[in-house]
Amino acid sequence: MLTSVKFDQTKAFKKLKSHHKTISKTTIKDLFSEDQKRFSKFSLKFQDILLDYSKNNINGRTMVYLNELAEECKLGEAIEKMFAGEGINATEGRAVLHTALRNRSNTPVIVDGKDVMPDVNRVLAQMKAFSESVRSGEWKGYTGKKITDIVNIGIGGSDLGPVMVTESLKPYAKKGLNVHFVSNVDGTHIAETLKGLDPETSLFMIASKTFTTQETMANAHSARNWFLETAVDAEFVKKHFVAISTNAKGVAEFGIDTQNMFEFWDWVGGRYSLWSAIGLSIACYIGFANFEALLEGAHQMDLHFKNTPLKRNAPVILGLLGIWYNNFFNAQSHAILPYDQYMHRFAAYFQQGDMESNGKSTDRNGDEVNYQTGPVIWGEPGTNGQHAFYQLIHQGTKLIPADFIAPAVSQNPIGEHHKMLMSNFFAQTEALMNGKTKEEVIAEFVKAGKSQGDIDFLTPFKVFKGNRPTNSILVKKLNPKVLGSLVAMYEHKIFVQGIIWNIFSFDQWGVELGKQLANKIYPELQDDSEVTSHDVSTNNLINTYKKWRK
Ligand SMILES: O=P(O)(O)OC[C@H]1O[C@@H](O)[C@@H](O)[C@@H](O)[C@@H]1O
Repeated sequence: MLTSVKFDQTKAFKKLKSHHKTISKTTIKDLFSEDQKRFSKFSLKFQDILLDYSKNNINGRTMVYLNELAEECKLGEAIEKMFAGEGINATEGRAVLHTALRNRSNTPVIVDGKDVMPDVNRVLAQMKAFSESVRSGEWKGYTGKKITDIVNIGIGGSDLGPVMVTESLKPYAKKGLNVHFVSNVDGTHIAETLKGLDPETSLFMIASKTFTTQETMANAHSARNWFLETAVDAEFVKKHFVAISTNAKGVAEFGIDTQNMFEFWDWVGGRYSLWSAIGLSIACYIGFANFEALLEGAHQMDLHFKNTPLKRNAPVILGLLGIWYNNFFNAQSHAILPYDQYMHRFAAYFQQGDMESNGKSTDRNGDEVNYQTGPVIWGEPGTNGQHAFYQLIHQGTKLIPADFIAPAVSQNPIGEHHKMLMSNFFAQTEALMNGKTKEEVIAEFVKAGKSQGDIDFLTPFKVFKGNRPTNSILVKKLNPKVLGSLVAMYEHKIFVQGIIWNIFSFDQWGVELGKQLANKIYPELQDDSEVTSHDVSTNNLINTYKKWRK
């Protein structure tokens, strides 16, 4: 069991509250001029990752108090409990062991008296053999052709991880083997995906922890119908459908050979499952050795998280900084801004990872919290974001702490592109911190020969207050190992915050209500009779839909 500590009643919380008043009177820019050693104090290198968190509204004292907060909230103890396989996901009665999936040291991890590592290694070996046979062409479709297209059918945690990783690591993909992802129950998703595919050379991976999720089951059945339109014989389903699930019974009922079922376990949360068999599409696409490198990178970050003192611990620092803005500066959201086109789904991935984990308002005692918990996570790759929403980050009324992520080495070193991209990456955090003063604006106008009238009118609009906090995460190159470390770093950041906010980060009861109501409404949509069982708004929406669909 995790120790429950009332976050807002800790001594450190009170210290941070009054410290916030002091630090609010200064700016990040001033903090830099006061302390020449700021970069070395507030940055750290982890292998090929440089985390620079010096452009934040913090000084040495802030970090001391934040660390005291972590200690008072028993973060160290919680980290140990997670790695040790204790049932810290108490509301579901489960351990939280995505770290065991990438435990490359292979040290025993005991759950309910049993070491889980032999099972983890068995499934990894199965994934290796399967991915190698698909990639080599040894695995044949029902007409003897090799597989050219993999379609992963899953949603939420059974979709977003493989989507994000296969996109991020596209340069490592095998030529001639494509991956597709179908998640939405909107028939358009499967229809558009199937349009370009040949049933003889397509392999469907039905990825669902529960194997009951409505969207996934609907898409899986439609895919099977499409396949059988050509293949006819249901026996051939075995050669073109595999399953990734914890539900062997459901898989067999669907007609998938349980030989081709890749197992995982209830101690793997959906949004932490890309390291499990859910990563099968990744292993096929980038090859098993690269998948292992991804696991290795995550494992290295796990070891760092587990063994490094809190004040030099990257996920802990990121988590604490997030709390600093969320609970003391009242920031409502956090932006993740990768300057790497391949990482275009990274923010979307952590939208689920973070918001499904920490979007909670009941603390671990069952009491309603009276402080803010998880922020809204959002973001798009730079430089596209710059031409869209950065205006608001620079000059809007909301404080938006942001992580800027970029690789030093481009996978596509064409002409001057990467230097241009990187100049934007560096410029943005500098601009967000420094802003532009009235004096600077006027000086620029004068130099450009503007009239006094124009200067008087335009100056207020051109001033940037600055003092916008950012983290810069510079990586050497976005390879599988580095990506593994990055993802694990963010996962652990979420853990840190959940512990300190005293909430349960590994359940997701909030997604249930909508599912339940949809299941109630679905039968009501079967005929054209008028619906009266809901509130007037819902009744009218349903009845108009019924009228219009005719
Ligand atoms: O993998 P399955 O069981 O299909 O679940 C898919 C997704 O369902 C949602 O409702 C959430 O609970 C997610 O965390 C989960 O990843």
